[in-house]
Amino acid sequence: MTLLAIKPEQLLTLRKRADQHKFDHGSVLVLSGPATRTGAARLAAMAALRVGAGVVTVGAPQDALPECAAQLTGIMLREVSEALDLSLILAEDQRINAMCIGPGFGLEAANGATLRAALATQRAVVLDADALTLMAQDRELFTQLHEQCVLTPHAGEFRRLFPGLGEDDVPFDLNEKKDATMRAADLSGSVVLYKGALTTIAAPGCPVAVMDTTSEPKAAWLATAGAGDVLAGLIAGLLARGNSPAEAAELGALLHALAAKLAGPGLIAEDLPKQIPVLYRELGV
Ligand SMILES: NC(=O)C1=CN([C@@H]2O[C@H](COP(=O)(O)OP(=O)(O)OC[C@H]3O[C@@H](n4cnc5c(N)ncnc54)[C@H](O)[C@@H]3O)[C@@H](O)[C@H]2O)[C@@H](O)CC1
Ligand SMILES: Nc1ncnc2c1ncn2[C@@H]1O[C@H](COP(=O)(O)OP(=O)(O)O)[C@@H](O)[C@H]1O
Repeated sequence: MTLLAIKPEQLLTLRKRADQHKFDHGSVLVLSGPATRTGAARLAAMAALRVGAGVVTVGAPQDALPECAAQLTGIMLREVSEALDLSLILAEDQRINAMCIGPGFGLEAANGATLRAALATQRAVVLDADALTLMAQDRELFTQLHEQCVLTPHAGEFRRLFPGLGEDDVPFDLNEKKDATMRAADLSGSVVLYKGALTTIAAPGCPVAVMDTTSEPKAAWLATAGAGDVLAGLIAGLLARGNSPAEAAELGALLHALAAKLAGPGLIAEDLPKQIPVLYRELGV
């Protein structure tokens, strides 16, 4: 496994000091989809909490609140049924400094409006899964992206969001993927993390970072439903903790791959957040 150029000092920033309280570690809001589709958001929220965000809240539509309440304990819950609910929460709680939108979110027009409201605040946000598909369907929404956004497409989402840049077929070599990622970052004005066994990360105008897990068979167990939702949550948690979008994406990709390596064969998405404490001990955090 080739690691990204993460400096040891960056890992030390993950420590929590005795003079800090929970809000010093940031507050994440993860938006969920409707009842029966809350799992992806809950996975992301758990990852954000495990990576060390001080407070994590799931915002869910009214019909999904009982399901979320039955599953969440350390994670808080608010109703977000429409764009106005989100705007009110974000206006009232300035401590929310990172969001995660997309996992299991939904593709209705109302979801697009909620996404637009989130982008309008210019706060840090990880955009994954359905948020990427919504932007592929509505190019005006795409134009609302800004430098505090981190986009985390898999190959299918990348192709839809950046037509002409993504891989049409395998083989797609690393240089092509790096070039496509760089161009996607420039086009969107955001950090782009293009997922896969070779994950490439670019910020506008910056060199591309590569997370190569092709020589680590255990990382291939990341090919499981929900692994990407966990990555989105890790990055949101790292944003909340004060990392820049590019740092959060790189650090998130590293912790995600190392957690997969620790969990090993048999890994399912739920296992990944549980590996974070083990990993932090190993890394001396
Ligand atoms: N536990 C859960 O509740 C889970 C919910 N999920 C949610 O399910 C919804 C659909 O997400 P999906 O990603 O399954 O579907 P998508 O709607 O993104 O479609 C996947 C399509 O993209 C193509 N594709 C090409 N390259 C791909 C790649 N590298 N990985 C995956 N697909 C690729 C596939 O052929 C497929 O047709 C999202 O809201 C997502 O967040 C998934 O994240 C899985 C786990
Ligand atoms: N063969 C593989 N080797 C290493 N990592 C992989 C492999 N397949 C998938 N991954 C990683 O697993 C995650 C899958 O995310 P994604 O495709 O969004 O799935 P989901 O939507 O089910 O969460 C990504 O971080 C991706 O880089």
